[in-house]
Amino acid sequence: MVKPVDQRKYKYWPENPNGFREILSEYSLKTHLLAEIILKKMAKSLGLEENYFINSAEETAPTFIRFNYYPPCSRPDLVYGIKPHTDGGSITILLQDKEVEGLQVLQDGQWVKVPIIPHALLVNVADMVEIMTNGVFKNPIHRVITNSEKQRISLSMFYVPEFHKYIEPATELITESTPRLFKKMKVEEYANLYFQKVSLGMRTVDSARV
Ligand SMILES: O=C(O)CCC(=O)C(=O)O
Ligand SMILES: [Fe+2]
Repeated sequence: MVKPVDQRKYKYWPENPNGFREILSEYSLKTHLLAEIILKKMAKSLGLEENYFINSAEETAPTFIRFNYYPPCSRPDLVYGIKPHTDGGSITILLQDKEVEGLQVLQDGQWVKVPIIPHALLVNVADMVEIMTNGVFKNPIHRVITNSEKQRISLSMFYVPEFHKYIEPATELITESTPRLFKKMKVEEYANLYFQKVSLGMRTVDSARV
């Protein structure tokens, strides 16, 4: 059984913590379904079988949801909200703060602000899709900067393949002109490597190259 939330610790939470939990599980379910719709379209756009990136219905792949809370920080010039990284799963669905910006994407060597579109969901390609598509879909490097006056909150849902599976570039995408870029790896092995590398500020996909 899930222990009820101690509201004294979370004075900013909605009055009804169960309602809050229900909203979160609904968000998790809906973004998971959305991720699957997008992943199916991505597979079809590459001429792959529709379910190429999808966990089978009988399997119970975990859905990873993370609340990111960035308190105001007096030295945004010195402190990141999240340092530059790529996401480790297949794709990420992100709900940004509807008022406070902070997310930036690295584009041609420049950090570009991601604009706020209230209530819009942002879809981010992550490492495992870059590997499975042999680099056709790229995982953007992104970071979050802090704000000296305002707090910021975001909610990330990471769609991740089952840990016991293996990922590798689809054979259909390996050709003479587009040779295999990544080796075959167990999802679990990749995930463990990801957490080691990301803490050192390194790109994990580089360790999966052939
Ligand atoms: O807070 C954000 O806007 C981005 C969060 C993020 O990059 C992540 O959770 O991996
Ligand atoms: Fe991220």
